[in-house]
Amino acid sequence: MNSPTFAIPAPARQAAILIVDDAPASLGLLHDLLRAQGYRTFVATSGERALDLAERVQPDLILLDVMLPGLDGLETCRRLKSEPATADIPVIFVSACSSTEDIVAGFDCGAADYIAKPLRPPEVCARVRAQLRFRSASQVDTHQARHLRMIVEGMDEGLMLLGLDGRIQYANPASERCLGYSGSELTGRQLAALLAEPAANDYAAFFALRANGRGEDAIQERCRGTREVRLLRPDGSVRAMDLSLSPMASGEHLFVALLHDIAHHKRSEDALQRAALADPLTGIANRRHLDACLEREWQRAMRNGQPISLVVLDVDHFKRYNDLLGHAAGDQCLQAVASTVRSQALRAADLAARYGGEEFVLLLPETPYEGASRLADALRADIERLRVPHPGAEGGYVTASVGAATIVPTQFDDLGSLFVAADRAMYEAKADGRNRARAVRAGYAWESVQHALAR
Ligand SMILES: Nc1nc2c(ncn2[C@@H]2O[C@H](COP(=O)(O)OP(=O)(O)OP(=O)(O)O)[C@@H](O)[C@H]2O)c(=O)[nH]1
Repeated sequence: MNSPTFAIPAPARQAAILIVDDAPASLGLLHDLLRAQGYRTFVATSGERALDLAERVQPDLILLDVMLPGLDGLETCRRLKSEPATADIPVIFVSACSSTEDIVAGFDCGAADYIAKPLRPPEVCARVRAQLRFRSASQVDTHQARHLRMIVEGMDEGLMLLGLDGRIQYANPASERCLGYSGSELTGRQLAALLAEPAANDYAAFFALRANGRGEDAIQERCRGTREVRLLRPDGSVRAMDLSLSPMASGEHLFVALLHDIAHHKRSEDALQRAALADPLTGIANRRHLDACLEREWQRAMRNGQPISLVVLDVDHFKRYNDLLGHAAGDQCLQAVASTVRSQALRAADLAARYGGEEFVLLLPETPYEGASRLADALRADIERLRVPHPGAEGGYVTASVGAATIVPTQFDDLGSLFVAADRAMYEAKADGRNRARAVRAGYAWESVQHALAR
């Protein structure tokens, strides 16, 4: 990418030059010479007057005689350089004192050039032009630097400069906000010390290798470019951000680290993830979510030898309900049933899900047969208690049939058998007249015991 260029407005005026000399002859000569070149000129015959004029008219260049009454040229130059308002104005000494010591003394007090008298007009003009060119170039640099500083300080992205050892040398205000530290607290800190694992380890290893002039492909791979990291803030909070690390192009042995806030991406990603796992009509878990949790809990129950229960609920005569009251009323009814099912998912690991049309499931890890059986009946009673009018039902209200199955899974069981058992229990409840709850035990362990008892 090309480096940005900044348009500097061309000066609307010719360069202004302040001539400081107490000798009328050389003052007149310089004045006429520079006027003839098209410059605007100001004159002062003492150091004090020169300081005053320089501050007020801000000339682009000062031609300063060394030998002046009162404040001499060297002291005048020192004072000009010590005042912020005049420090950047280039000074050329013009003097008959042209020994090496004089010239060195002139440069040592801040002069940009030294012209020896007697004056040679073409040389004076060439030196004046050269200084004005330098000044204009340095003004462009200053202007660009100011622009860049404004951009870097106003950025929403955090920008930091790091040494080869991974220590922060500069942090812009956005990085201070991201990291929760002030700029001075950040300077000198290791970037890795501000990150949570596993990134902290990777970046520490990356910079340790860089400092030794080595690089390892795997670590380089993980640390160069953009990577999601978690920042450790001083208040103990953790903030996810994208971190981009790249070496400074100009071979200055610096790295540029950019911090990009991904909180809003994270929020929408989380929302998308939640949406993908939720049933859109009722807001409870969908079948996909239930299947994933069931698989996980099944494995856990098998490892720990714990029971796991599944409760299946099916709304009675729901087709009739829809036919008599319409699909929209049917949807509302399902929402009411869903929140009742959810209200029975009391423990953190319990999960209420809509499994299909008017079928709901409760997953109950670490729940034995007795608990599942009690809960199945409580759920049935809760639905009845909703007293949702159902013109096609015997009792006049919506009811549900509930089946529960409990298993202590072993390697001889498969997850589907738990579902089949709960479904069968639910259909038995339907067959027994609906608005019933049935609970069963299932699985190899239970069947083995039954078998042994029967013998
Ligand atoms: N309103 C509405 N109805 C649905 C939805 N999903 C499934 N259904 C309806 O639920 C009804 C289920 O009916 P069936 O499976 O025949 O069973 P039922 O009428 O409940 O009878 P039993 O289960 O034997 O008591 C069908 O009419 C489906 O159209 C839904 O999201 N909204």
